[in-house]
Amino acid sequence: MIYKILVIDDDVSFCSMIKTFLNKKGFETSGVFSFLEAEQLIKKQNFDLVLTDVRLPDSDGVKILQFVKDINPEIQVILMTGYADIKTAVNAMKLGAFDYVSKPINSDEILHTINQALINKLNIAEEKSEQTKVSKTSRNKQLNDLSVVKGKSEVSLELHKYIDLVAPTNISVLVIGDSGTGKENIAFSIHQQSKRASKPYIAVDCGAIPKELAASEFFGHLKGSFTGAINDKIGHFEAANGGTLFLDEVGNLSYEVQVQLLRALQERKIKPIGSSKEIDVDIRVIAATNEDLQRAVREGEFREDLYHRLNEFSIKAPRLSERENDILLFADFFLKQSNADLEKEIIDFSDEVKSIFLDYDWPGNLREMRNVIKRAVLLSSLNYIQKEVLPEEFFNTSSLNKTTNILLDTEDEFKLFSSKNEENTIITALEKAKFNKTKAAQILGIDRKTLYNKIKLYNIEL
Ligand SMILES: Nc1ncnc2c1ncn2[C@@H]1O[C@H](COP(=O)(O)OP(=O)(O)OP(=O)(O)O)[C@@H](O)[C@H]1O
Repeated sequence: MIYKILVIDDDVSFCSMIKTFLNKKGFETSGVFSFLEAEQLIKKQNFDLVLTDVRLPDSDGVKILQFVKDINPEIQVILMTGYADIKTAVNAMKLGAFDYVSKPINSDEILHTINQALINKLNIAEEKSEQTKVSKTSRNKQLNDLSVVKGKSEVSLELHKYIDLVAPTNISVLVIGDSGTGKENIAFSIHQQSKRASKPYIAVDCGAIPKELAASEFFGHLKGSFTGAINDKIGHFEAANGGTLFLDEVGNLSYEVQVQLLRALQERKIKPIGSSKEIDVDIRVIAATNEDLQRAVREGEFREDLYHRLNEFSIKAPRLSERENDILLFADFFLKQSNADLEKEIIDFSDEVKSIFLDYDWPGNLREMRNVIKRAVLLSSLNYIQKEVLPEEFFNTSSLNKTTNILLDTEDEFKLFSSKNEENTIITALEKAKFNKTKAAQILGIDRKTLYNKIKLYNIEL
């Protein structure tokens, strides 16, 4: 679906610049320079969203808002405002504007706000009509399309370049990255941008499947084929037929299941347990891991042939700390998401909190940020998030402590560099992290490069 946006601004070159930018992002746009022109066009055409300057030569953004909402309350309105007009923009939000963005406009911010407004429109449409014409899958697809922050940092641009490149093909993709870096999101984006987008996307958490049930989960079974098989069951392969199968935490599959999976992928056929009939399956596989699969292959824990079958192309999900220029964009996204979830209206983060966010290491990546912000929104009684509602680990002076403390729930604390037994500490952390160096570095609260140097220094064998 192509969304239609009307841009209203009396600055002709600015108006045409915004239009060009939005056209490039896949929106259909019209542009006008006054209230009168806008009035005529809105009466004639259906727009999904109106992006208007607060000050117009013959009127203002609030009038536009009222006019738009009278015609169709579902149309979303975003105001563009200079510093002097923020008060008007805030008032407009009380009257039903979705949001406002400050001039000079930041392209990522405006895109993000537009996407959020369109999600809001979809939600309103769905609430209004039980028989909405948008099917569940295509709605989810649209929602996901809109609810992703792409980011502007170098690593993010590169990430999306790879996604765009590989998505239209049928190549198997292995997404590698630390926990919470957005691997599943990347997998779904690839599916969405592929020719299989209208077909099923089935996500399987390989770590959650017991070995004994794996064959039935992946390939299905017939009623009565084993004790407990009280009904016929369609397996994930059949459910994903024509579409994409996402294998999350693929490193957790047992060796036997790896063999079964490889066979199904090579032969493109499956046989449900208890059935004598083979079923042809056409699926694209995307797998994700936060483990060092190459090491697992070397140590004989993961089959090399399956590894190569899954890893026709690999994509690295960057850590949040590597995406410095995106940190505030993500924070803003999670703030809006939490506002919507918790029915709150927090406007922004205080400058102090923003700078704390920029300095923090984010060992739990996007998932940690989402949780921290949701908690902060819940606890906040003010319009701006203040540092008092952030968890303790944000205020430990050294980044070593920060990272260690946040892992305390699941990991033991390591007092690195404060004692003589540094080498042992590193070895224990590596063992705990199953020799995943990224994870070991996280446990230790140091970066990967430092860990590599220490490994070299102590001649630790891996
Ligand atoms: N580009 C993005 N824009 C907005 N939110 C995102 C983006 N990527 C991930 N998220 C959010 O961050 C959280 C973690 O993402 P996701 O589950 O994809 O990470 P993951 O790497 O698969 O995690 P794990 O390794 O634990 O399985 C989710 O709440 C997800 O919605």
